[in-house]
Amino acid sequence: MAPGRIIFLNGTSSSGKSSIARELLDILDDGVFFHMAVDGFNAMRSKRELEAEELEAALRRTRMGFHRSIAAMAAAGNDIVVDHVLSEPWRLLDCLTVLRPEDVLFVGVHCPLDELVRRELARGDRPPGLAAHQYDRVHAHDDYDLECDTGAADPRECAQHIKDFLPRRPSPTAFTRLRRRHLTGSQEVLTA
Ligand SMILES: Nc1ncnc2c1ncn2[C@@H]1O[C@H](COP(=O)(O)OP(=O)(O)OP(=O)(O)O)[C@@H](O)[C@H]1O
Repeated sequence: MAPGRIIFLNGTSSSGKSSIARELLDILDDGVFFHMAVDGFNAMRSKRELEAEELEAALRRTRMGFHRSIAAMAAAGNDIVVDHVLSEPWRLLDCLTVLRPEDVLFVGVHCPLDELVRRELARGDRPPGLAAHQYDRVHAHDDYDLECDTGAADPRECAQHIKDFLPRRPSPTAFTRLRRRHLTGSQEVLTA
């Protein structure tokens, strides 16, 4: 069975990832795509109050499970749109370890900081300052297949750009380049 394609959207909170993912599912007509968002996995966790250390461990397991669920869905032949915030280096390293790099179209979702702050305030369902905290962290690896600026384009335009680019995705992919740069030989074996 051919593995599914993975369109991996990475950006800060409020950068517009979920909006683009929704548009992508509307317009992608070649294949059957699933939107997998880290928010959705966080929402599955029980609501019991946890001590800081326990919460930290649970969050890490949630994200590791999320990464492996994407890999499992794609391995079964499903096409995936991933919506994630790579604000800690280990999150990208883990994705590089468990996802097939040649199947990933890595998309940087950018937005100017003043617009992020405006959106965060307007939506009111995110802690103030979250996007600013993530701003310098999420794109630190500095390599993508494709980038979009949601300060300049609406979600439908970004989605259309990604759809048009998908059949022309480069080889090697950004994930392949990043694996070579960041993973040791033994880690690379995992998805070889
Ligand atoms: N291109 C855009 N132009 C203007 N507003 C946008 C754009 N994209 C998203 N928004 C608005 O910004 C807010 C956040 O969008 P969205 O939920 O898609 O972001 P997100 O990156 O998925 O955030 P989070 O990671 O916090 O879930 C929403 O109110 C949305 O309507």
